[in-house]
Amino acid sequence: MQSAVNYNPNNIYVPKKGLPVTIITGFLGSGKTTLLNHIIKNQHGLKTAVLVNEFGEIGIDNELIISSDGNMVELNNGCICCTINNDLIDAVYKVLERQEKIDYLVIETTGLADPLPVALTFMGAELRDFTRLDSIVTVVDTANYCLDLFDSQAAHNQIAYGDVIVLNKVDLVDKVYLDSLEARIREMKEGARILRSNNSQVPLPLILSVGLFKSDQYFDQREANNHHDHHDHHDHHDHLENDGFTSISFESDKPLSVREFQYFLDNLLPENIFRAKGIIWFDESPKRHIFHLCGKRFTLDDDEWKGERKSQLVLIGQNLDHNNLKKQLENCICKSFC
Ligand SMILES: Nc1nc2c(ncn2[C@@H]2O[C@H](COP(=O)(O)OP(=O)(O)OP(=O)(O)O)[C@@H](O)[C@H]2O)c(=O)[nH]1
Repeated sequence: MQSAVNYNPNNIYVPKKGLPVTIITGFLGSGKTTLLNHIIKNQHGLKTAVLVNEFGEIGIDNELIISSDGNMVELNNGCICCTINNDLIDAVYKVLERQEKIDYLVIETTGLADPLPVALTFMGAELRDFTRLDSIVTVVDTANYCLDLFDSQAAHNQIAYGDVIVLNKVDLVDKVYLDSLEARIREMKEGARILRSNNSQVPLPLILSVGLFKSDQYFDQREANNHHDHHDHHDHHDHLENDGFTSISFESDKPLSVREFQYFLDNLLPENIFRAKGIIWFDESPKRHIFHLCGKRFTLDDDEWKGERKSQLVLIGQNLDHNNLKKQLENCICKSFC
């Protein structure tokens, strides 16, 4: 396997130091899970382990990530945005300890996480001898690029620390806008490899095993972070949660009514919900429906049920009225099942 080996002068292939790791970051709904699925489908001949961190109590990504032989999905619902979070270290150890050899590790952070502490975790004493951070890939939703709006260090860092920046959803924007966005991003992150994509379909050799992560640029940051940790445990300093982002999880083993749900979307959904995703069982349909909302746009796709039918929905936004929204979603449950 080419990617994880070094060529030495004695003509012997020796493993490079550690498991190669790529971090996928990017704002809510930008196309990270779509990219992860693209990787899982197309990393032929490699055993790729996947760690996913989600914002929200119920893990919808669990349902959305394809899982095929040789790939492993480890869900970690804790917060990996903090350096001191041991869940990430434990999850990586679990991957390293697997009997079956894993060739590559891909980590998807939440859309609200600052990727820097995640990257720094791989340079800490626990992991640096066993892993090798290959690249940070940032997915940008070009149709909903609103960094100015969020005015957040975490959203800024997602771009600033991206070794590869994927301008995704090019089908939804015109070329002139795309060119201006690319110029802006280039200013924020000089020298980044910038790719454009539809449905995160980027050539994998341009994002994986690229060796673009340069650890020496981060040593100062690590020092700063270590210093910070000693003084202030569990301060999610640049965390977007601080900007009022919260999530609401809704789950039911009963079907929803299409009409009620449509009414909820058309009339009740507040402007400050930025992202929603879910698996929905509608009384009127034998299909499993996958719901996504990113910014103002929503999609509802058909799929087949494999396990038990159920409805699961996560709403993410700023300053949400949790009780009211939960009540409104309860009202969408098909009346004959109540
Ligand atoms: N039109 C269009 N939709 C896309 C594209 N890429 C992804 N999507 C859709 O955007 C929605 C969100 O995609 P995800 O891959 O779930 O985004 P994410 O970044 O993982 O989302 P979070 O984990 O919630 O932050 C889904 O409905 C995707 O099908 C694209 O290039 N064009």
